[in-house]
Amino acid sequence: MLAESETLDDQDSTETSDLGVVIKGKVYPHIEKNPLDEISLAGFCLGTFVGISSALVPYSHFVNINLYLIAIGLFHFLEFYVTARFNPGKVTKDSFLFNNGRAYLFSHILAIVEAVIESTLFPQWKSSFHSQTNLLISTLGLILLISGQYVRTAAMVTAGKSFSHQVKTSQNSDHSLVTDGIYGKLRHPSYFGYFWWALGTQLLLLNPFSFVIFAVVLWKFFDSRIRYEEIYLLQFFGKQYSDYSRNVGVGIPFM
Ligand SMILES: C[S@@+](CC[C@H](N)C(=O)[O-])C[C@H]1O[C@@H](n2cnc3c(N)ncnc32)[C@H](O)[C@@H]1O
Repeated sequence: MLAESETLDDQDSTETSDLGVVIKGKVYPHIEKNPLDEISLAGFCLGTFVGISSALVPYSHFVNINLYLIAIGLFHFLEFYVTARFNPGKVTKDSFLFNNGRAYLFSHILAIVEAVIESTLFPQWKSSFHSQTNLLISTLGLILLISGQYVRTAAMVTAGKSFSHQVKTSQNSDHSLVTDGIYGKLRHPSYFGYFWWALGTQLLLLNPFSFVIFAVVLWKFFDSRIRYEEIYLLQFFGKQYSDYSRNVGVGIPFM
């Protein structure tokens, strides 16, 4: 048990704000925005999902679907984990990005339905080993998926406290312009990473229809999101941001 003086010391140095809970100078997540029962259940469900998808690999007719499901599980895990680790003041149960909008849910259901239908109707055609072209496409998909995830995670780590899953329309005191690391090579690396990750999943699944839908929907989404986000970044950082945006590209075609 703590001595009375230690308890009082702790209370004296505890501060709660929108930027997390600060105890003795260290930032901790808001407990009320991170109910431990929900967080532990979400972690358990994600682990089970990835575990079952991996365990079923030897029994799968189309292993690429298992890899795709594992990639989705890892993506949602990393969204929460990296936020909790590098931006603890802003982590909430929503950081898992399970509620990522209807378009997100619909597009992944579409991808699974297409993959299942095509692999049932054309089991030989829907295989990485059917032809050199299939092998090339699915390998390219896997490379894009892994590199996309890497770039997105690197962006979240590099931006740290300046990263937020929602676009900020007013500037927090801990929000500074990030131009180093991966932000020195790409202007919106987390969007770049997600864009190529998602297209990679459809190449991996050898899904021609969903690939086109993903490309069009994601391109439109990120184009309008970047335009919107940059209105506020210009307000927050002025000339510093306009100089940065002139020199560093987005890395998504025609943006
Ligand atoms: C979901 S994060 C995405 C960040 C960035 N667009 C990317 O793709 O890596 C959105 C928040 O990041 C902030 N942001 C975007 N670029 C930034 C930068 N270079 N430095 C600091 N904050 C940035 C925006 O103000 C917004 O609130």
